[in-house]
Amino acid sequence: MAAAPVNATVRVPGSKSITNRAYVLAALATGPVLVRAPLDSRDARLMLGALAALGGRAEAVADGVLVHPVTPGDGEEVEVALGNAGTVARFTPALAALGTRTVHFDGDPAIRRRPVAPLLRALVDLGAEIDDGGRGAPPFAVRGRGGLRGGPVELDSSASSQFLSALLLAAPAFAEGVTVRLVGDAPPSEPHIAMTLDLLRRFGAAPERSGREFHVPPGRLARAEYTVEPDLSTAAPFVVAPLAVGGSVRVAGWPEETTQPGDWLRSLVRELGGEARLDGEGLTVTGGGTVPAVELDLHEVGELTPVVAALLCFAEGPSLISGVAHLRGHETDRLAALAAELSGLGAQVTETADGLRIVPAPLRGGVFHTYDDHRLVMAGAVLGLRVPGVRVENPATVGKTFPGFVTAWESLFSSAG
Ligand SMILES: O=C(O)C1=C[C@@H](OP(=O)(O)O)[C@@H](O)[C@H](O)C1
Ligand SMILES: C=C(OP(=O)(O)O)C(=O)O
Repeated sequence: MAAAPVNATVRVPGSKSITNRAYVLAALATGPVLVRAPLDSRDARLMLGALAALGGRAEAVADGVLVHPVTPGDGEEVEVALGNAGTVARFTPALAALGTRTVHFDGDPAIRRRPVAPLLRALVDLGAEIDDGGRGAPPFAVRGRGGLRGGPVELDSSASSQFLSALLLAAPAFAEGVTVRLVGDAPPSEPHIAMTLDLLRRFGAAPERSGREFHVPPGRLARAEYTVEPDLSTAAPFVVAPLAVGGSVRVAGWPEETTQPGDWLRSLVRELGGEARLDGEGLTVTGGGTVPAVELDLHEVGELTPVVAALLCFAEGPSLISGVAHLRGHETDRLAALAAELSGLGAQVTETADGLRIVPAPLRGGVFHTYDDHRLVMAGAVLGLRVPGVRVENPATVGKTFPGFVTAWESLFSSAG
């Protein structure tokens, strides 16, 4: 792809994190919920598949998906396919404990390597019966006993914020609700925790937070309909494109207010010398094609790291990304993968204890391997903005969150805006 300036308007699909939270809360609600403009992707379908196994039902309707509550089973054994979806692997075991089925969880080889043990331990402390063969990882089985006591529990959520979100999302259905006291290092991805609290409130729950302690009382959830925002993390490669090659990109439908971590991109654009204007049309980013060197702590917005790391290969000097040791437990070991792939095409990228040091150097074309990781596809695409001959391996793996990514990306180079 050429290093010509871009000029385009793009639409990105619904937020994975909001869609899968809305599906879980809808499945726990007292009546059907219409989830409007949801993401339709591998992770979202896996969530609907999990809810179906748990006795729920979802119908495609004109402007979204109508989700019916999960129902108790009659002691049968079912399987939940996790794929490599962290949200499904972390959010659905608590739901299984509420039912009366024995639910077997397993997925892609990669999900067996992702952390889940602290969550399973907390669920057992709250009254769940779980058989993980001592592995602390999938495959594991949850033997539903028709409900969960809940109550106080300690949780180390430092490897993934999703452990905490999982307990909070299901807590209204626990007999005593939940009081989670965090132990260990701070969880990453604070905006995703705020998103969990926000969605709980919108479905009628009354979560409270005091520092490292979270309380969700038991209660009924209900909501007629909920509209999902566009996914601002999926938007990341489009947002950074004008910084890399100049020009202007508008992301349609960017919300005025949001808990999504991708909203941080607006401040990144400004820090890197670009302009970011938010109005009723969306977010319009304008850049000049130069990228200053920066030091960034991405602990709160870790899922943006692959795209940001690729962008920083074009910087005018060495950059440092810190705060993201937990990315070693994402879809793949993202720190190792980014160091290997960005270095493989000429940059000098090395792992630090909690991030990446990126020393720009002349880049060349070649294969950018993607390790079955959607965000590595997006990182490879960003590199290809300025480097002729970058061939992104298995781009279809981006279907985890954005099946139409390649077409949307190509529109950057053909659209008149
Ligand atoms: O709750 C969520 O929807 C997510 C939380 C984050 O997970 P970690 O805290 O494990 O990084 C994020 O990276 C992931 O893409 C989605
Ligand atoms: C970490 C991610 O996904 P998951 O929901 O599988 O944890 C991600 O999308 O960057």
